[in-house]
Amino acid sequence: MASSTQRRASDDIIPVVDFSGFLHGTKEERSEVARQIDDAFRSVGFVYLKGHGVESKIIEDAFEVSKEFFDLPMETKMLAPHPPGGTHHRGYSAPGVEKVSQDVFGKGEIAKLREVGDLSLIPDAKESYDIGNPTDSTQPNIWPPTPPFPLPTFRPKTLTLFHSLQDLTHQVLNALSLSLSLQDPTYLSTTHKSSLFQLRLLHYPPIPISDLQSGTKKRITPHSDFGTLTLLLQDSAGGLEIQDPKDPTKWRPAIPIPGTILVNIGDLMARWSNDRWKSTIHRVGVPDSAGKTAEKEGVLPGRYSIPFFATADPDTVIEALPGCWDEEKNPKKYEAVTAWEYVQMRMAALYE
Ligand SMILES: O=C(O)CCC(=O)C(=O)O
Ligand SMILES: [Fe+2]
Repeated sequence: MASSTQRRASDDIIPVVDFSGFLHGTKEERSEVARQIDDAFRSVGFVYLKGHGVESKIIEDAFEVSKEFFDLPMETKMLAPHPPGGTHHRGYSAPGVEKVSQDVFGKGEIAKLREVGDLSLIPDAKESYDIGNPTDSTQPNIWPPTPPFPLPTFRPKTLTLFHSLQDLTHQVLNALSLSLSLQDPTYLSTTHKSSLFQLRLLHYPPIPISDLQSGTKKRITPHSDFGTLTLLLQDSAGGLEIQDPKDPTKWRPAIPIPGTILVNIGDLMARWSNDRWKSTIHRVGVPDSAGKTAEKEGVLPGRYSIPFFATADPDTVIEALPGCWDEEKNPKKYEAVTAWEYVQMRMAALYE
């Protein structure tokens, strides 16, 4: 495992894998990289990819326009509002608008919040802007009208990143197909052919550390991701942590490592792999480094991140993949569902 000078050995549970060997290597090198990624997803559910092939300029440009966007006055950002409800995930959501979306909260807690009438009472101290594939007619993008929207490069720059991360997602899916020796080495990529993915610009505004430490506010509450794979770009602020699958009482920092993209397994892929690959709980809070500095009593600077959520095409049948089960020792744990049915099940559980 490669390591960075900023990483502490004891916390160092997310492997770094050089993906260039998969993109450009020999057959043997491709297999070896696929094996390393499989290994990381089996043990931790997360992996840092370096040598991922996404141009750094494309990433820098996206962070730049993201910052320019969130710096705009609220009324300008509200030119592209995220529609209410949970079915059309596009456009701008102001801080505190997004509701708790996880069953990690006990039913009792959710019920209590319902009594007071509003799940959004658990504040998430973040604002976001969601972008989908321009070919996705079920959830059309919501762009602010130009004029008066003052950022002409916002759309091209974010869409360029969308397409680069889309390509990388398909390559990671190919690596996973290879790791399972699937008969069709493009099988997983083919089940994502519509690329109904979601690029999310996230901004966590500056916040008093005491608010996070007392729990009155959260940057992002503990959750697992919903879909198949998530790719994550983060700035240098830090604060992302993952629950240690070997010791759930421990949170391990997923620090920003320059030049890498963090990739993790979502719930749908965990189910599809019969839990061979882990969908690991993660959260964003106070970075480790802040506890040791003068910032402790003060205000945590803002943070920007860009997750990219992948999911399978709605008609895909999600049933234990070959290589992830056997009749005797490791039977199928879950009944077959389509990706569409799975989303409906998750939604129903949320609103039951
Ligand atoms: O902002 C981050 O680093 C993580 C975001 C995340 O986990 C999510 O949006 O699902
Ligand atoms: Fe997440």
